[in-house]
Formats: sequence, structure tokens, C-alpha cells
Amino acid sequence: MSNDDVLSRLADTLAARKQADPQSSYVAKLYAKGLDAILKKVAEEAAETIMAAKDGVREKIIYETADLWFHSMVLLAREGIRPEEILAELARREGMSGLVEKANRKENV
Ligand SMILES: N=c1c2ncn([C@@H]3O[C@H](COP(=O)(O)OP(=O)(O)OP(=O)(O)O)[C@@H](O)[C@H]3O)c2ncn1[C@@H]1O[C@H](COP(=O)(O)O)[C@@H](O)[C@H]1O
Repeated sequence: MSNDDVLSRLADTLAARKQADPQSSYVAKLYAKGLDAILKKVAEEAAETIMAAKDGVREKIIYETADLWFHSMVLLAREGIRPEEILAELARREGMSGLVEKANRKENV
């Protein structure tokens, strides 16, 4: 299996877990706990990523960032948002100066 479409495959699994038994699936259990529990995990994993970066251990940064991305993906799945939509937003910004993006953002968001 290629790494190229790992986000799409994971999103398919996360969508399917909406029908799964919370006893047999970590993701189903998280959905059952609700939005606040998912947000708490995102915040925890962000904090763990920060601590890993502070420690400066490469493998730890990769591991904790994977946990952060995974829980962010659970949040997106809960909200019915596909990872392709985030990738499209990043692609839209590609080649655009961050300063231009910042000016546009003030007008649009
Ligand atoms: N990529 C992941 C993944 N990354 C991390 N985790 C889980 O996320 C949790 C990380 O939280 P912590 O480090 O705080 O550990 P914890 O104390 O066990 O977590 P809590 O009980 O406090 O929530 C761990 O339980 C990990 O097992 C993941 N669980 C599932 N997946 C993917 O999601 C798919 C569906 O998982 P299930 O729904 O469990 O079948 C799997 O096939 C994987 O592809």
C-alpha cells in the first residue's frame, strides 16, 4: 500500500467507524464520547507534540505528530470533512506569499 493516499484510506476507515461498536473500536468509542472528548484529545496531542519538539528527539516528534494528525482526522470525520478538502486548501495557498494570504484572510474570515 502506498503512503500517498494514506489520509484518504484513513478517512474511509474513520467514516465506517461511525457504525461500529464502541467496545471494539477506539474511534467508535471516541465518537460516542462526543465532540468535547475529541477536542480534548486534539489538545493533548498538540501539547505532547510541543513537548517532543522541546525535547528535540526526532522520532518522538514524528510519533506525537502522527497522534495529532490522527486525532485531527477523527475531528474532521466527525464533522463530515474529507482530508482532500484540507489538501485543496493548502494547494490553493501554494505559491502564495504568507503575507498575501494573511491580508486575504483578514477580508474573508
Ligand atoms: N492511526 C490510528 C491511531 N493513532 C493513535 N491511535 C490511538 O490513539 C490513542 C492515543 O492516545 P494516548 O497516547 O493518550 O493513549 P491512551 O491513553 O490509550 O488514550 P486515551 O484512552 O486516553 O484516549 C491510543 O489509544 C492509540 O492507540 C490510533 N487509533 C487508531 N488509528 C487508526 O484508526 C483505525 C481505526 O481504529 P479503531 O477504531 O480502533 O479500529 C486503525 O486501523 C488505525 O488505522
